[in-house]
Amino acid sequence: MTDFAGGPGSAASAGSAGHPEAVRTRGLYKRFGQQVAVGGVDLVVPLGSFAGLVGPNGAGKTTTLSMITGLLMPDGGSVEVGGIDVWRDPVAVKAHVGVLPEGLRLFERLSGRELLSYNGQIRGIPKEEVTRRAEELLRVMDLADSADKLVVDYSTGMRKKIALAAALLHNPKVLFLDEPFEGVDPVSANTLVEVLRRYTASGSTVVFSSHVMELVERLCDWVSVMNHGHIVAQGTLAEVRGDHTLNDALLHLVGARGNGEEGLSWLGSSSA
Ligand SMILES: Nc1ncnc2c1ncn2[C@@H]1O[C@H](COP(=O)(O)OP(=O)(O)OP(=O)(O)O)[C@@H](O)[C@H]1O
Repeated sequence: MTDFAGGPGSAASAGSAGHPEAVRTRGLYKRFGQQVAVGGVDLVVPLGSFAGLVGPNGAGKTTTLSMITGLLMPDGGSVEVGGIDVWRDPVAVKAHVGVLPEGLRLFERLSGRELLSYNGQIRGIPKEEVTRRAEELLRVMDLADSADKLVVDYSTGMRKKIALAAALLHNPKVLFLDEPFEGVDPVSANTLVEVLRRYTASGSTVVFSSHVMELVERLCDWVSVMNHGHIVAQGTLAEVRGDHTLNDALLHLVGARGNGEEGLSWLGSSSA
């Protein structure tokens, strides 16, 4: 039995703060040549949280999420999602997780509707149920009018929405989203937020990476901050930001670099 079985409030696997956990990594490590991208990360996400993974460019967020979701093999450490070891039992884990990866490689020559249908079928969901869920998702995501358009012709925001619909179709218990709001207009972002809020309200867990601190602050009840391949702060939103805004707390935690004050004297000057 996985930790998901007990739902929110299950005492199946009490974390360090007394929460059952949706995600736990221990000493997660990845190196690309000489570059240590993730240097021993202990990430914890309590069950039922809306969790944000934040940090500057190159901090290791995408690499961490890729190892947690079974897309990139770690060089060391372990990952559990719902109490299942991702790299020992990848098939079991994949039934419980939905992923919106960075880069969004989709089946471009399928229509939105076909993409959802195909996703449902490879997940082994009965055809009528796939159709029912797909039509509902298309409607909620404001994609019903574009359902028969090829994905290659979708805009950035439409691609994010159809990818989120595909990630939700099998009703996963944990959803991982890498920069879900990047390039998404405010109207589409609002749709995504509403869907995700509804999803977590039912006890499911969302983990997403973002550079938009206002959004993380508005949505998340749990935050993990990465810098240089390490977790530098982790806890409830209130614990991580203290008396500051999350943006100020992040700048403090990662050390504001202030590179802009010197140099570039030529920029904007009238001399050639
Ligand atoms: N396939 C790869 N080959 C070589 N280096 C890589 C590879 N993927 C990531 N890296 C390096 O690992 C480090 C962490 O990258 P990662 O993409 O995980 O950071 P990130 O926090 O997601 O950054 P961003 O916010 O810019 O998306 C960076 O220094 C990056 O250059």
